[in-house]
Amino acid sequence: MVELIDVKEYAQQIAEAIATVVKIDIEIADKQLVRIAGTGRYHKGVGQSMDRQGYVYREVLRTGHQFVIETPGIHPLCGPCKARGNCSEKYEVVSPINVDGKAVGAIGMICFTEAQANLIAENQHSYLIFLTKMAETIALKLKEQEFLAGLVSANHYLNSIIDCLDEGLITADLDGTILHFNQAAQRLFSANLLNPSSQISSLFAPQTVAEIIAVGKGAEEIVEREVYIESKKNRSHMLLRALPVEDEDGVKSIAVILRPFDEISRIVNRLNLRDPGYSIEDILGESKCMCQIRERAKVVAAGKSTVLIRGESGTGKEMLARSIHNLSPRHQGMFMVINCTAIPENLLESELFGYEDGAFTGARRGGKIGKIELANKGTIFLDEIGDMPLFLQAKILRVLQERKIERVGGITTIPVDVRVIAATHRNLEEMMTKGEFREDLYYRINVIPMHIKPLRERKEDLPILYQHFIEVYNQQLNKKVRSVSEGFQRKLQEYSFPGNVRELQNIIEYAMNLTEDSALTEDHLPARMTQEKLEAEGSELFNLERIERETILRCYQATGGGVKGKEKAAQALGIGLATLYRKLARYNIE
Ligand SMILES: Nc1ncnc2c1ncn2[C@@H]1O[C@H](COP(=O)(O)OP(=O)(O)OP(=O)(O)O)[C@@H](O)[C@H]1O
Repeated sequence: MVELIDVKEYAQQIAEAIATVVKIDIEIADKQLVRIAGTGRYHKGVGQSMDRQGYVYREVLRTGHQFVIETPGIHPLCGPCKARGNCSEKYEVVSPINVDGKAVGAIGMICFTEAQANLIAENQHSYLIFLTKMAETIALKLKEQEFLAGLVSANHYLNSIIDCLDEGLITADLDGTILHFNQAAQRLFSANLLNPSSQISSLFAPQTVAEIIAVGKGAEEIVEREVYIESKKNRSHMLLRALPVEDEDGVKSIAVILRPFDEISRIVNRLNLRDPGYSIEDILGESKCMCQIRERAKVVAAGKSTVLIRGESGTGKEMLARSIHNLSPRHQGMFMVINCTAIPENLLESELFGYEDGAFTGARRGGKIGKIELANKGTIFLDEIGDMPLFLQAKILRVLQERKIERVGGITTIPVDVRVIAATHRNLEEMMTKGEFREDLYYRINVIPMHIKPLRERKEDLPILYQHFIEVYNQQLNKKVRSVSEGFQRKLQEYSFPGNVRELQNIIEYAMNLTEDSALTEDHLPARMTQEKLEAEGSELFNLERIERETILRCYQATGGGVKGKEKAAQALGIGLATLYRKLARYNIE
């Protein structure tokens, strides 16, 4: 709140102006009865308290109304005054200085001669109006001061907010002269480059500057442009955005926003909805294999070496890779999944390595950052690495060996700090012998091998897994399943789970959708699980016969036929000659 004392110079000027014109002394006091301004014999007392003599002022401040005192020193108001009966003042007119209906001070005309007193008395009305107007002028000044103080404080507040931002913010006029910048921007550049009258051309490369200036002239805003900012201390990798700033008369300046590249990667990672934030403890299973995997994951997470996870589809390879990343010191960085099968071969290279402006027809303006670069300081998960084309295998090998990448169409190498976790269900050793997988890459990625067994080879994990999925779907489907029947358990134990844990999860989801009570039974299982057994039984029976027929046929052909050949065959097969004849007849072998 602005006080009268804050405009004391102005109040003194007003007092002197009035006194010069009307030839009567003026005295102005604030609401604490401190003399703020004064002329003539009161000039000396400016700044002093009027507490012991300003009884008329006190009254005006109390009531908020004008007061005219024709008999100073005698009037009842002057009762407590030390000059009572002996007052040198002859006549006094005092007006309140009202701001928003409240008296914040008072201004008075004080006559010390009879002539002055008579003059005011005769023209009292005019003098009162004049004094009121002067009081209003001072009140207006106070309001203006208050408004300015509000602006200054709002400006200060906005600046503090802008300074809180991690993003560097620079504004420039349409010619590129810098108008304003925040502390984050200040930290990025050397002080001699960034100051209130410098040019943006001293901060960025000529092409970037031209594009920024164009934004002010109606060109499209720059959404994301990578820039490197060199200062004496370091080199910062930033993403630049430039947009026009409009006021009511149109675009008057340009705002340039600079965000740390690493920070963006981290945010993308945090917001990546696909990231379920797995921890090692989420990998369920009591089998020896799963216990060992959890223990091993905890140890390998701390390092930087490449991990190769083998296992059939749906065994939890990606889950394991995410858990290793989340447990590792690089968990703040990105976990970037690249499914080498899912991305078309011709796009895989640019997806992985990014490309420069104009690298190929249809390439996006400004180029594109590749996934490996985005995963800087994080982990890259190369899923189905066995499906990676040979020419890219060579490039990935270079990343692993040199920790550098080159964008498509680029000429410079960019250092990257990524940990690679690869996964495959394919037989890489066999692929190597056929020349489909590079031997050198194989040894580079197979530094820490981890193998997740198929679910059919660790059936002891079934109960904990299905209990877990029942809980998940109780929540998701709002069910209250508490138990599973013996038949249900038996069928799960008998089933071979070609789709592994993913398939188990689907089976439980299916059953949970079917059930209406608190237990799951074999009736809730998908048909394929009951059929599989029958088919398996049928084919087993058939297989035995088929195998027997084929074995006898091969042996019979090998021994040359005829009586002698049949004797040799019976001997080799470990059966009697008669039995052989019977079987030859049964299997219709001539
Ligand atoms: N041990 C486990 N504990 C809990 N859930 C698991 C486990 N293993 C796998 N899952 C679940 O099974 C599903 C498949 O897992 P994930 O995608 O990691 O398998 P994958 O081996 O990478 O499969 P693909 O090779 O087909 O990509 C996921 O929903 C995962 O949560």
